[in-house]
Amino acid sequence: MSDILPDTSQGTPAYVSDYLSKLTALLAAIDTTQVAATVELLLDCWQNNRRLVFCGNGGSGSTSTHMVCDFQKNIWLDGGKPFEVVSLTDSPALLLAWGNDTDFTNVFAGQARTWLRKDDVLIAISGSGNSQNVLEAVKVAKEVGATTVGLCGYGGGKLAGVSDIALVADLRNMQLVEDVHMVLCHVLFSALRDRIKGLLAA
Ligand SMILES: O=C(CO)[C@@H](O)[C@H](O)[C@H](O)[C@H](O)COP(=O)(O)O
Repeated sequence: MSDILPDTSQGTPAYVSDYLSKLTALLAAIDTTQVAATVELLLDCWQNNRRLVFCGNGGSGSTSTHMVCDFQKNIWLDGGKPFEVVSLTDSPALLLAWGNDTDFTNVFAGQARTWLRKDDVLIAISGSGNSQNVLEAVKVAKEVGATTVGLCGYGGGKLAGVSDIALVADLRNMQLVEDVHMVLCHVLFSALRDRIKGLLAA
């Protein structure tokens, strides 16, 4: 055996199996009817030239940025018409200016007022479900008549209560909640992609 590779002869460490079994249980508990409803919403959004907007803090901010790559680029590469997908996390200058000139709770809401229109979709991601800047973005979405999907954890928090559709990873563990949200985003993207491919092939 190599000197640098770890000795795995003792089998899977308990911390690995414990983490993975919690992740599996969280995923199994997701309300799949709400996932399916979100896929239909996203298909309608793309078909009717609406915008899809993401926001979130920290790890959820990275998920938001990641999803712009998946939804915007891949649907175009598959031959679909452009899907206007943006993340409110992607301009550090704008985030800093909104925070500095007004208040940090406005960093997403300020931008949401620019991007969101009636019948657009906002996917708001918050592990705690209680980040005020995310909740303010949802408030703007409601004002303009956009539909909101909340990806929440920790019992859902306030975000679950104010979102049109709430997908909740119900555990007080930020890493596991963020993992579930990433999987859910990939499920949503993969399902949408398949639906669009089917339409393009018909
Ligand atoms: O724990 C992590 C990353 O795993 C942090 O980066 C986490 O995302 C940040 O604390 C966020 O500010 C949490 O905000 P939220 O998801 O509860 O809205």
